[in-house]
Amino acid sequence: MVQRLTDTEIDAALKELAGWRRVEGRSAIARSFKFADFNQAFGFMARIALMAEKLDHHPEWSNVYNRVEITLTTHDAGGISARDLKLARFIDSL
Ligand SMILES: C[C@H](O)[C@H](O)[C@H]1CNC2=NC(N)=NC(=O)C2=N1
Repeated sequence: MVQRLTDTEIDAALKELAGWRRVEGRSAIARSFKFADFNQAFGFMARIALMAEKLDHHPEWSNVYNRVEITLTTHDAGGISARDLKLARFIDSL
């Protein structure tokens, strides 16, 4: 069973995950992305989708044209876990 991280651990991790923020009122992190067009945005999502399947860890997300909103949390842990940080780091590497 994956462990949820403590507030201190999350705050420390967010210092190196620039652009990610904690979601008000729930234990999750989120980041907004904006691309040149839909093609760029959807290509980005496709790459994340392949990694999400590999990790068995899936984002909550939405897309409107060139914008992608991503929220990460670990349902199995009832909060933010190391899996969310791993996926966030992968997303930032794209
Ligand atoms: C049954 C399945 O392995 C689980 O539901 C996985 C799938 N993807 C998941 N994704 C996320 N973000 N959190 C989870 O707890 C989670 N659990």
